[in-house]
Amino acid sequence: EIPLKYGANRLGKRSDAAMKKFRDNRLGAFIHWGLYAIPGGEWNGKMYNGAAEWLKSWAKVPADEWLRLMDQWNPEKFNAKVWAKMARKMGVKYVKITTKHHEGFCLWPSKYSNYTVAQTPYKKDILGELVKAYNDEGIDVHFYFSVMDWSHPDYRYDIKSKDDEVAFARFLEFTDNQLKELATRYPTVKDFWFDGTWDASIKKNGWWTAHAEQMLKDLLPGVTINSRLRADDYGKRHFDSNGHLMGDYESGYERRLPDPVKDLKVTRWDWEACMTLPENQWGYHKDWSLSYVKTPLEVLERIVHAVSMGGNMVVNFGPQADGDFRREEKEMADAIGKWMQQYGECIYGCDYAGWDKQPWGYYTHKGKEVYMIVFNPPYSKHLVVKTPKGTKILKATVTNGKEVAVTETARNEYNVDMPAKAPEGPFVIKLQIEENVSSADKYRDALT
Ligand SMILES: C[C@@H]1N[C@@H](C(=O)NCc2ccccc2)[C@H](O)[C@@H]1O
Repeated sequence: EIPLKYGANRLGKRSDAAMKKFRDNRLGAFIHWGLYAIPGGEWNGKMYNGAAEWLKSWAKVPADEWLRLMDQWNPEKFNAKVWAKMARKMGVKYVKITTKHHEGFCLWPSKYSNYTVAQTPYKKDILGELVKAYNDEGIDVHFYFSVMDWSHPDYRYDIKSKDDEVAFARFLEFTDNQLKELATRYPTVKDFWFDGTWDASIKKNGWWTAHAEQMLKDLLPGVTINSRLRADDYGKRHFDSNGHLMGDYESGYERRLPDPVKDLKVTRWDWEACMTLPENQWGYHKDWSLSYVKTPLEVLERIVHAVSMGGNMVVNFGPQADGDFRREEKEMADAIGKWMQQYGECIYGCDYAGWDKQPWGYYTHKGKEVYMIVFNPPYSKHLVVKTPKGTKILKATVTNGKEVAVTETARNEYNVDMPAKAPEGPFVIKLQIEENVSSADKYRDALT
């Protein structure tokens, strides 16, 4: 292995209680809320179809002009308690909030910046209100933090001169100050999800990324940090030059998921995916007709797919400038919540089952049970299940407790019957299993 000063601090998954809670939570929500919600993808009468939170970039708006949007920041419909109730009804166990996105506007009254809620007509500490409201509903709060900051004169995309070096050193100190401020003002925060860390300037300062992780862990024992923050001695990101995951969980699955057959390597580490409802809108965009918007069923399948491969899924919401949510997002939260209410036991605290993927859907695993989440019921009315060597299925029950027949069809192969009255949408069959069963079987492999 290559000796590294700023590579992975640990091999393998974290096994402490805080990481177990992160993992067992499984389903989270993202909140992308900032000045970008005001223009909602439109600038000077022109609609841009790129990500709305990047509008400053698409429309080439100078920072001082963009930040004047602060004069209009006054979300009169904002009610943190209403947001927290919506999250609880959706069945999310944690919410990741954009404390500061690339634009540099802070949802908390940072004393290190003039671009914060304190300098807007709203004045109050939005982040503080949200942390309290979510925590009061038993929901963990995670902080999204963009290192890249378009409002700060010392930010650099690359380090090409001594001047760049001096300016960027000031910028990293500013960033440290904001991170310490967030960790001390909001000590119930459970995770920092770093973004905007892909530029050469960060890759050339791998030391700082290791320092930032350690600084937060010293301030908040148990806090989790995403892999996207980290760059090693050679600028390698997420995984160091020896191929070891840095940070506590892999965070590269943004608007994409690992293949359930070809990418089983991801089950070796913790990971968290995040997704948008349109093809690529995190912040509020006024025109969602510009790209395909996923249905609740398509969102649900992504949630189950992630958990079936030992990952978390974070579903994004981009609140309106007035502090209310658009109809599509309220309906999504409601639909997912209804399903989680009935079938959440196959998600919360569940992990990769290690069984061969079948066309009818996904497996998750918890304790002595394996869950079958059926998305594609077969014409045969039998769900084919292949168990690992030495594993037998003892019983199969649908969520309402009714048993369905299980017929052994070959060595480690079974037909699990579809319930007589197949539920309307995706449903769950719970399998009671027995492992490490050694029995001479009656099957004989063909001679070919
Ligand atoms: C979680 C997402 N990551 C941020 C991001 O910059 N992603 C890369 C990207 C680059 C260009 C256009 C859209 C997205 C997006 O703005 C979201 O915050």
